[in-house]
Amino acid sequence: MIILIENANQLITLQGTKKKARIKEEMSNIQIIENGSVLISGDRIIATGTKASIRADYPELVSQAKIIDATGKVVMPGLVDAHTHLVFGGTRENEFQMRLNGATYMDIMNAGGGIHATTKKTREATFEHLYEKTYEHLNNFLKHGITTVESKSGYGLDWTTEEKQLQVAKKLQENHVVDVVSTFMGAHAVPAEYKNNPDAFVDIIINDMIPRVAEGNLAEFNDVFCEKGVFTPEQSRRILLAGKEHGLIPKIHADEIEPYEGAELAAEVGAISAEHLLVASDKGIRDMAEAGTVAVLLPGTAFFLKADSARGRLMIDEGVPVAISTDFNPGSSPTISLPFIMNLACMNMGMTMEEVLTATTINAAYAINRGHEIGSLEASKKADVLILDVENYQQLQYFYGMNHTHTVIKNGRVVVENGVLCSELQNVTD
Ligand SMILES: N=CN[C@@H](CCC(=O)O)C(=O)O
Ligand SMILES: [Zn+2]
Repeated sequence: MIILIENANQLITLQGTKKKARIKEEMSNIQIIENGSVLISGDRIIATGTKASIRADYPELVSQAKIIDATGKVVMPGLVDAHTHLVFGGTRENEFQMRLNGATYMDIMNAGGGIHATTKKTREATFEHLYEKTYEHLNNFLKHGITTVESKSGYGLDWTTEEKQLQVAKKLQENHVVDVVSTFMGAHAVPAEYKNNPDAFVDIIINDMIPRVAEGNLAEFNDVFCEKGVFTPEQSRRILLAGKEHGLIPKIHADEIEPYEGAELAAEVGAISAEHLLVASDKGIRDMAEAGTVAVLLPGTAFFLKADSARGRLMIDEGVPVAISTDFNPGSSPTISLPFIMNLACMNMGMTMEEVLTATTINAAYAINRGHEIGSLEASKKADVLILDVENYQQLQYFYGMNHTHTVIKNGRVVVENGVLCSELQNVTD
């Protein structure tokens, strides 16, 4: 199938020659073409340019193409959500109510709620139930313009359930049009069974779970919640290095609630990304800049936990490549609306609208090792394209809390048209 998108008010390509996540001023350079066109053949982008240049350079392909008229609209790469806890049982609105009444996130977790509550529900849920629920979540992501989603396990904390979560993600990667990129996060919490002997649980992750994840090819990344009362920096280091030995790329939930030298650890172990970073130290930020670690910032979590956001402005100024994600999960950030999170990044972290676009496309793609494939509209990259019903990219942030998605093209196929999902995605299929 050949598709030609034409007449875009603004075509935001995010093209760049550097094969790395963008830093500093590079994050502002979003590369806008007015009256822009994108030519697609099969699942790949053939070219981007002005209407005149594409018609002149590719007359044959253009003559066979289905034309999508983007008059009055903005065209950009499909959004990339680089941090989610996608597969889970149950919901936790009761805890939201408790937090509104003054309880803290960690109080609830230490009393057996939080991650432990979702672990119980996820252990009880059947594979089919989790699959169907997650399929719906992916549809919802797609309707908001997100075409690639990272998915962390970590609501099993035993092998049977961790594997169930990873297998659900794997089956969805095969069956659902949204790309699902898998992260093993057995070290998400210390399960109640090991409360008095957390090191024994760390040993199980290292000696049993990580080898099985690698052997079954069930994940690309290995993540750990390095936080006071969860996993110490030393335990986190052991887990991340063990994963590395098995080919799993380190990621880390770092310095979310209390400073714990998580950013420093990320740089030390060569993590591809450190995530949250609400209370990351100055040194940790400098270390990440030097190591090229992507900061995956989650301003929706800060908003929902009523905490101060990460120092996104400072991180960019210091040379850290920044990505922005939803952290979709049933406790600290139950939203799939990456566009709303983008607005929070502008409002609460001092990021510019251009930086936020970079942070949710090309830099998010680099945070999950996909920068060569997605995140910008460039010849030979995947044809993951978003058409927004706004006149310019500033309106995407200005008209906040709304879904402006008009059309989504995923792998060269129109999957959302006029805001509506294509019919074959509307029923869960295997
Ligand atoms: N902080 C740790 N993990 C998740 C929350 C998980 C949950 O509360 O269920 C996060 O990234 O916010
Ligand atoms: Zn998380």
